[in-house]
Amino acid sequence: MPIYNIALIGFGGVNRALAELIATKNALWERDLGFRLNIVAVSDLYLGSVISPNGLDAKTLVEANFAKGGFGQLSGGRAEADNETIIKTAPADIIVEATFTNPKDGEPAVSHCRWALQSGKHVVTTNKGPVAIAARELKALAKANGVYFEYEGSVMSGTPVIRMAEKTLAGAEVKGFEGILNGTSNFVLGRMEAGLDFATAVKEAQILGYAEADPTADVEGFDVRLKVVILANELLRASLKPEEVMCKGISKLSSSDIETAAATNSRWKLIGSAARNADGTITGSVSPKLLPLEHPLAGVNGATNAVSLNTELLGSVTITGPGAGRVETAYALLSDIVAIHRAQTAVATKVAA
Ligand SMILES: NC(=O)C1=CN([C@@H]2O[C@H](COP(=O)(O)OP(=O)(O)OC[C@H]3O[C@@H](n4cnc5c(N)ncnc54)[C@H](OP(=O)(O)O)[C@@H]3O)[C@@H](O)[C@H]2O)C=CC1
Ligand SMILES: N[C@@H](CCO)C(=O)O
Repeated sequence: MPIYNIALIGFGGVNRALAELIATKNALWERDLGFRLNIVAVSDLYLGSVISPNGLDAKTLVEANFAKGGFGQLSGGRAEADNETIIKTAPADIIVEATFTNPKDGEPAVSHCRWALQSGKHVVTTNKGPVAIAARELKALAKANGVYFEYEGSVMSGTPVIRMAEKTLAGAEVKGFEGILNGTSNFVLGRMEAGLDFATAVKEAQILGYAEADPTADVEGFDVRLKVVILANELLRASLKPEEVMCKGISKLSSSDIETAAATNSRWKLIGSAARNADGTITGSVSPKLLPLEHPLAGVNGATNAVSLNTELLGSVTITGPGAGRVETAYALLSDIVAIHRAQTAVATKVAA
């Protein structure tokens, strides 16, 4: 039974939730999925870094209330983050990248992924930066090094939109999509409908673990823009760059805009979309839209996301589910590891046959 050694880069909401799952569910995964996970290293800007080739106790990592630099107290630990050393030298099979998403150039996460793949380690990530900005390079690096680069959680958290579209809908010919792709802004709009002011609603989204480290990315639409780029490039075979996608967020919507919408049986939603034009080019956009209540996306509430794929052979197919949340996003990482495990098992079976 395989045991995958993993190194966690970033130990905030998502990777901490993954450690919690490891602490409680390894026996279940061994039975149902055919593998266990073992954390051999962690590196985090606030807590520091630690390498333990035999494995760290996941429960201790989660429950010990480490202060700043606290990993320095552990055997093999240092008070400072040491991402490069850990990624390149820790005895990990898989690097789990969950540091902050940088919507401008994807760094430092692009470098984290590059170092890992060049060192022959698989990468699983929920970080949208490397996927939106450097997917082509990173996929090529993964291929050249015989490893996998997986990123289901980069769009719609643990809701399997990328794998569903690519695997289950293979051949259906996606021509475009439109959807609610940011949990924070959808949550904020709902709370404003309930009478809360914008700033308080954003604070709530931060407490619930939905918002980006800098929530400007959520409310100004930059997060959705990265997701539109990822989906367009994955599902429509586009080569979009973030700066090519028109982007407007929800920060200019006032309480009175929200009230006026309600009075006319409609609702504001932040919509990300992309479509193939008649000349074959692809256009993406992010913008708040006033939807009538009967519109299929108008009833999607809270941190839930939904995306309608416009396909040639099936017409419209809508996928809905959690779009943010710590455990929900940790599940995306697990689903990526399951995909790697299954791909490796299939290769091993073929070689043995
Ligand atoms: N939360 C969610 O619902 C979802 C999150 N994501 C993505 O997953 C990633 C992680 O999200 P989440 O856990 O919520 O974010 P958090 O901000 O809670 O955690 C990120 C952690 O990474 C640390 N960090 C930041 N930069 C570095 C660095 N250079 N080296 C080492 N550690 C670093 C941060 O430290 P410090 O706090 O000191 O800066 C923090 O502890 C983000 O890219 C996010 O966009 C994707 C889907 C859903
Ligand atoms: N901040 C993002 C996290 C998921 O990518 C959101 O609210 O949707």
